[in-house]
Amino acid sequence: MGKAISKSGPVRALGAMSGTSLDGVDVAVLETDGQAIFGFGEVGYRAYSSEERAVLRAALGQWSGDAVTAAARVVEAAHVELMRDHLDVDLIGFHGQTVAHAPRLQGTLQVGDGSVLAEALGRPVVWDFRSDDVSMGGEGAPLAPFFHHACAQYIGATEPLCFLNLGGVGNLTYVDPRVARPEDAGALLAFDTGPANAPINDFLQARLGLQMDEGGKVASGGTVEHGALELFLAEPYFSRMPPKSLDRNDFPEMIGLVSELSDADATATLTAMCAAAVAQGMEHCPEPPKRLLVTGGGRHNPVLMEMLRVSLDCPVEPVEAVGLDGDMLEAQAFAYLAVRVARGLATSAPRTTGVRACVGGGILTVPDGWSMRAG
Ligand SMILES: Nc1ncnc2c1ncn2[C@@H]1O[C@H](COP(=O)(O)OP(=O)(O)OP(=O)(O)O)[C@@H](O)[C@H]1O
Ligand SMILES: CC(=O)N[C@H]1[C@@H]2OC[C@@H](O2)[C@@H](O)[C@@H]1O[C@H](C)C(=O)O
Repeated sequence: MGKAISKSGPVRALGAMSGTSLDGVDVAVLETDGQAIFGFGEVGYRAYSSEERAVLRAALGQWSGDAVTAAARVVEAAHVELMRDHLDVDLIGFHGQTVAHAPRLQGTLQVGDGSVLAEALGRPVVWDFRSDDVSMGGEGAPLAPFFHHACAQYIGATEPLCFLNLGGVGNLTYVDPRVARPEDAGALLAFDTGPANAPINDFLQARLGLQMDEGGKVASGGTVEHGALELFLAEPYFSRMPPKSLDRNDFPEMIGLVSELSDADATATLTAMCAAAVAQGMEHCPEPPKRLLVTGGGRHNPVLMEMLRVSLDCPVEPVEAVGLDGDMLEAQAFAYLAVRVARGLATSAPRTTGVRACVGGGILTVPDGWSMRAG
């Protein structure tokens, strides 16, 4: 008899995220029934080599063709290599790598074929999480908010709070934990705040050959150029009502705004742009949140964290303050969402992506010998 995916009770899912900063693949195990979090399991990371990263970068902004195919093969191979060591699970949630995102125009594209993973790893795989949401009028992003709601319940929050992810792009989730289910009115509001680490990385790569502003060292020696900051904040995106989402390279003129500045001043200004976009976004919260919990690589940048603290009225802390793992929250989110998709539960709602009605987005590919257990 083949193996079966159960339809109720907690299962172990392995989530995987390859984020917009193109640094590598994160995987994390989560125990969940698709609603509550029952526990967190092992985590893993595999960096992309510089050759692999160049292949991914070459595909950015493209919807088809050889560059996209080559990127997909890199993504699949990296995931299979990493996931082979983490297979004590019932199900896999595979986000893939976003190479293009224009939900109102061509759609959204995450490369990497989940059926390749299902075949190679012998586990059911949920993938292509964003397309259904886009076809139902949504932004296709952000998708972590339903998981943020579960995290708020898990940590016992009783008042509204925000989660802020500072990856290549920034995204904010307002959670009211007093509303029991994430799909119910008032539970969530979510959107991308603006560019976060991607422009800092891209600028420092071009100017100094650095991959990032480690510890905020470059920015800490600089002064923010307020004229450039104001020009940036005049972008119509910031006054648009949420939900709304961004592609990694949606603000190409940002680097131009700082190109005449010194390395330190330019980095400080790009860092301030990220923080100011968050502060502007926070004004959309339906109620002032009690705290802002920061996840993603940007929480390791003390200059960015301090800029957020001075511009916001609530405490700003890394998610570690409540016992969560800020390097793995997105991978855990896709483990959580995979279980929801496999069980027919929604993964986005009108107030998280702008989708017309709650939708559970994703493809479930079941390898040979597996089936769904009824009930
Ligand atoms: N010690 C550090 N100091 C400063 N910045 C850091 C540090 N560690 C990570 N970062 C920044 O965080 C980035 C990685 O963040 P993260 O892994 O959350 O991004 P991602 O998941 O790829 O992006 P996204 O969430 O947009 O998909 C790095 O590229 C770097 O810019
Ligand atoms: C299209 C896409 O891949 N968007 C990512 C990106 O990275 C951060 C931000 O922009 C967020 O909207 C999203 O990722 C997270 C995991 C999300 O969907 O919640």
